[in-house]
Amino acid sequence: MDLNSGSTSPVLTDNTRLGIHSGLLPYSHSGSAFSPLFLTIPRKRPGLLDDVKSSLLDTMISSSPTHNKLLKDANNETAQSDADLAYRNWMCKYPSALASFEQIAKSANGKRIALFLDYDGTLSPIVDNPDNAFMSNAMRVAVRNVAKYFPTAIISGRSRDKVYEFVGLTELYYAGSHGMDIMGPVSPSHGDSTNCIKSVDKNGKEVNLFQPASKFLPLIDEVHKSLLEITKDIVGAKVENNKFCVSVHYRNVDQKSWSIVGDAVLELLKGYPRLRLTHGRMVLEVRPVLDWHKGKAVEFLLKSLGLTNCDDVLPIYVGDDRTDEDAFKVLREGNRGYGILVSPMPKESNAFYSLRDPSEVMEFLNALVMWKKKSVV
Ligand SMILES: O=P(O)(O)OC[C@H]1O[C@H](O[C@H]2O[C@H](CO)[C@@H](O)[C@H](O)[C@H]2O)[C@H](O)[C@@H](O)[C@@H]1O
Repeated sequence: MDLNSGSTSPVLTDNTRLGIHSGLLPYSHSGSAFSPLFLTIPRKRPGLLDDVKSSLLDTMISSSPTHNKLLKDANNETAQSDADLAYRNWMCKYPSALASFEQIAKSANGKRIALFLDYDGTLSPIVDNPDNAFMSNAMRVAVRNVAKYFPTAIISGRSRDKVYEFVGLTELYYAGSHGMDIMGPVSPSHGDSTNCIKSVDKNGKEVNLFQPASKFLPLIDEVHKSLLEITKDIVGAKVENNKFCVSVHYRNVDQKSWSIVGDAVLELLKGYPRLRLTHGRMVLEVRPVLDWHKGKAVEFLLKSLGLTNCDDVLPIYVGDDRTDEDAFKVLREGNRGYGILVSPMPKESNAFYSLRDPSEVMEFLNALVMWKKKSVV
């Protein structure tokens, strides 16, 4: 299978930044400033790749505010109170899910909640070494409790195995690789049967494995090896194989060298028109050109659980990153359920509510359990 041929090169970026019309995109997430977007650029057009490279660097810098501004501001009281004020103003648009709990509970009355949780930055704090992003035991207990009452799935950019290793709970559904690797319930109505295979989970229970990007596996493995090679001399760079996508972390790279990371990845991707580049929290992510994302994974899981087209279902999705915006958008546009953005600083989102950090996420999960326990007595 030759997935590398083609006369164009897919290169990441946010079309609003480069001012490129979304009609040029192989597919478009209309109207969202947050969805990961990518471009198909004629490979031989001189100068254009340079523009994309400098845009990528801008994006890497602007999407890493904690690295630049907040650290500098930490000891500055005025800056701190300005930041608090800005956060409070922002919460008028994205109210705290804790402060608004009664309202959420009211709309959940008589409905079945389906819970979707991101992992990094939502259930575990962001740390420098991605291999050490452990969740606390208290959080594990909270997730286990909530899963007793509501169907619960974790949807992560990590590989499904890795996120299971971190969470270690068998009572949940897991979707890895940004939803491109879903282990969900066996259901006659899961829609796309072509990419579904029957499997068994850690409990020996029959499950459905949905892997819409399975044909990209050899390509992802190949690009993973190349990424290891081209970043091996960049101090602090780390490449993580997430099975159907690959992460290139630059959190521990000196900011002066971020352009070296970005340029190297873009140069490599010129040869891979079937792959695209997106970015998250100090990470570049190489993934298949495929119209599939966390929002589609939510829809797929709801369908597998028999919870679509039901007025009595309230999906809640909690996440912190750009890739979670696809899920927030699906819920917002479908006018069903709530997205909850986890963020310690103001940012535009398709979510309805906000939580400041994983400790507030845990409080929210515990509140859901308490509310449910009370309502079943
Ligand atoms: O969808 P998620 O579960 O949020 O996964 C997204 C990425 O999360 C991880 O990277 C992020 O967390 C790391 C650990 O705290 C941090 O060091 C890194 O800077 C963050 O970007 C994970 O390592 C990536 O592979 C995921 O794609």
